[in-house]
Amino acid sequence: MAPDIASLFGGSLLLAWQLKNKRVLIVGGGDVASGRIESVLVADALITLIAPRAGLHSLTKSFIETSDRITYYDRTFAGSSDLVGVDMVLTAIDDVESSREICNLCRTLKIPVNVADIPPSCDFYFGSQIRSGPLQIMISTNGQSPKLANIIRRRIENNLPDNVGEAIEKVGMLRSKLRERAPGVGGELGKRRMRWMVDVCTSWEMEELAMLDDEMMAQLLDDGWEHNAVPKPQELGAQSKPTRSVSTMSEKIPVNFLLPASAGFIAGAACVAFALLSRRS
Ligand SMILES: C[C@@]1(CC(=O)O)C2=NC(=C\c3[nH]c(c(CCC(=O)O)c3CC(=O)O)Cc3[nH]c(c(CC(=O)O)c3CCC(=O)O)/C=C3\N/C(=C\2)[C@@H](CCC(=O)O)[C@]3(C)CC(=O)O)/[C@H]1CCC(=O)O
Ligand SMILES: NC(=O)c1ccc[n+]([C@@H]2O[C@H](COP(=O)([O-])OP(=O)(O)OC[C@H]3O[C@@H](n4cnc5c(N)ncnc54)[C@H](O)[C@@H]3O)[C@@H](O)[C@H]2O)c1
Repeated sequence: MAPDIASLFGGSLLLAWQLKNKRVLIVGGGDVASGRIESVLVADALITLIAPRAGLHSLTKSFIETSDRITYYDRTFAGSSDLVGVDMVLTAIDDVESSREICNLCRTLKIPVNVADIPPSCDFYFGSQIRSGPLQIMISTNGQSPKLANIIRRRIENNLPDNVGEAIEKVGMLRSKLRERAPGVGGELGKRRMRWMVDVCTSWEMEELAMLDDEMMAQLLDDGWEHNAVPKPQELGAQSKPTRSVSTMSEKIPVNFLLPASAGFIAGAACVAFALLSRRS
């Protein structure tokens, strides 16, 4: 169906921004900054954090102590020298004038910036997040009602299948195995590969996809892909298994999903878990 072109205005571009090993500057160390750290760590970025130690939230302190991806400076923002080599800036400070100054510097230097709570100083907004393995859902009300975004998130969470993340992970593995077996980009083979993956995803239930293991994947490729067919899970000997659940940022997310397995992790994780439980909802 053709899009209703007249309705194409007033929104924002929704993307999954790849931040791996990019440099993100976070200014401020309070409650909001601790949420920003969590959001950026999960994307494997390198964080520079600038905030006086006296104002650090307990969760921010735990992140600094636990993650080797954070470089911390115990001071206030110093000006454009702090922006050298930075790919993205997030400010969460209780000083509106400084926030606006940082935003202006970023705009001059063309660095994307988010200033918590000052929409005109944001090149992008944060949203309410749901994560389950590779599944990432962001609820955005485009600045209209953050609290409603939070409420809608809970409703969506309650309606997701338990094993949705596992199903996506397994399909991702199957897709890579298929690409190893039938490599190349585009052409007739590419079209056949895509059609077969669509058939697998539409003819198997989510719970069935979540149960795929290495052996079943190999058999599915042998009996299915090689013969241009999609066998039923029962034909591959599928049996039901226990399932995993959905997590949200700042609430149920396992800390080892956010932080690299580095020295000092376990001690820090206990503090982080405590602070996560005590954060605002
Ligand atoms: C989603 C979430 C993500 C996050 O920040 O991580 C987020 N705000 C959250 C919570 C929240 N923020 C506020 C309240 C109080 C209740 C209320 O006002 O609703 C609550 C609710 C609470 O605390 O429970 C106050 C507030 N926020 C902004 C303003 C300024 C203004 O509107 O002008 C004011 C008023 C200040 C004042 O009145 O003085 C602005 C923004 N907040 C955004 C994101 C962006 C738009 C997102 C969207 O529209 O979807 C945007 C534009 C910029 C940005 O910050 O990126 C997170 C929920 C996460 C979760 O729980 O899942
Ligand atoms: N978007 C949202 O969801 C949301 C929700 C609540 C509050 N806010 C807003 O976000 C901002 C931060 O909120 P908070 O609760 O984290 O505040 P907070 O007071 O807990 O933390 C502020 C932090 O900024 C640091 N700081 C102040 N000036 C600084 C400077 N010049 N350089 C470096 N660090 C500096 C302080 O030391 C402290 O660590 C406030 O403006 C608040 O209104 C946003």
